[in-house]
Amino acid sequence: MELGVIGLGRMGQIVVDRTLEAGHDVVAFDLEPEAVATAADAGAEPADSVADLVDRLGDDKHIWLMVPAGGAVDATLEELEDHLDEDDVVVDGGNSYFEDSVRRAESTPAAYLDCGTSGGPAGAHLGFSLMVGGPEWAYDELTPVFDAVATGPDGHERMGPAGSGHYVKMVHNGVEYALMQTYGEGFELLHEGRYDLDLESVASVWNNGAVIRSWLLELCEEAFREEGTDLGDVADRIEGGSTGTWTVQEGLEQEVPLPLIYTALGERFGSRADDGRFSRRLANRLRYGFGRHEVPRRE
Ligand SMILES: NC(=O)C1=CN([C@@H]2O[C@H](COP(=O)(O)OP(=O)(O)OC[C@H]3O[C@@H](n4cnc5c(N)ncnc54)[C@H](O)[C@@H]3O)[C@@H](O)[C@H]2O)C=CC1
Ligand SMILES: O=C(CO)[C@H](O)[C@H](O)COP(=O)(O)O
Repeated sequence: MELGVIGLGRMGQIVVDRTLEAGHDVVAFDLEPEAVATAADAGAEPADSVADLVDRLGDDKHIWLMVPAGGAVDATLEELEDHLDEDDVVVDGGNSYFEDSVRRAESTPAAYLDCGTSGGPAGAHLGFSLMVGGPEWAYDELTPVFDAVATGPDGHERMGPAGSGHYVKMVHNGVEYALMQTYGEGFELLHEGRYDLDLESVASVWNNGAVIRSWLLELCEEAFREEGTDLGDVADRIEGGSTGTWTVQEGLEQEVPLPLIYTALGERFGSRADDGRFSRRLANRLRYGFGRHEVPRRE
């Protein structure tokens, strides 16, 4: 199969690498020439514009967008519009708002798959978990690519119609916020509490058979190992927040109470006003662990 990939940052380059490794062909474009050169080094055919990428793809084009959510997706779709027809398939693998995906599915001439992607750059070697919304025939057609980018055939699933993939990913991120918050609170109590504990050891022993073992807890262990049990100079400031905000808004709209996710979101906003909370400093460092997001450091 031949795949066009637009957006070759932390996540897009992994889509390129895994698709190539599975024996498919890739044509790659990014606004940054250096990113295109990296993809070309990995074996992709480089393109110097969206139009050039489309020209290099054959009939029945398959194109994966991995650009930042929002304006970049609309701008790319606008450039693609005149080159697409109903036999083509566009996948948006970014963290787009699900209602934007419904709108885009209606206005894009090609079949449109909204694909929630979880696993982050740190999970590249395992493959991602992919939550896909959109027409069934397009999902079936792209299955060889999903098999390659995901952990394998079990790592992707069609959730339902347009928007459902990004809807499920939005809720996933809300859960992610709450889990980070609760690990943060537990470790904050251990850090401030009665015993002089080595938190890397605590995380390690919990990761070996405990009820609360998880990948996020492994990333806690990594954070304590790399930053020290007091998290060194990791700042009390958590960036991000859009996907959690959408989750809370949807909870309000559906009248489904989400007190933990709301609190975790509130902690993020609160972290930007003052300095000193241990739980927020851990969440800050964990976002590097799974997403390779920049870690704001204390002065
Ligand atoms: N980093 C993470 O842990 C995860 C990120 N995502 C989502 O995946 C998407 C990409 O994220 P990252 O790779 O982390 O971002 P990134 O910032 O590392 O890469 C984005 C790339 O897109 C390129 N780009 C921007 N606008 C473009 C345009 N109009 N045309 C072509 N290229 C363009 C940039 O030059 C950059 O190379 C985002 O929607 C993000 O929310 C999803 C799951 C996990
Ligand atoms: O989707 C992700 C992980 O699953 C990305 O890392 C995302 O950036 C996390 O959300 P936020 O930026 O709001 O922390």
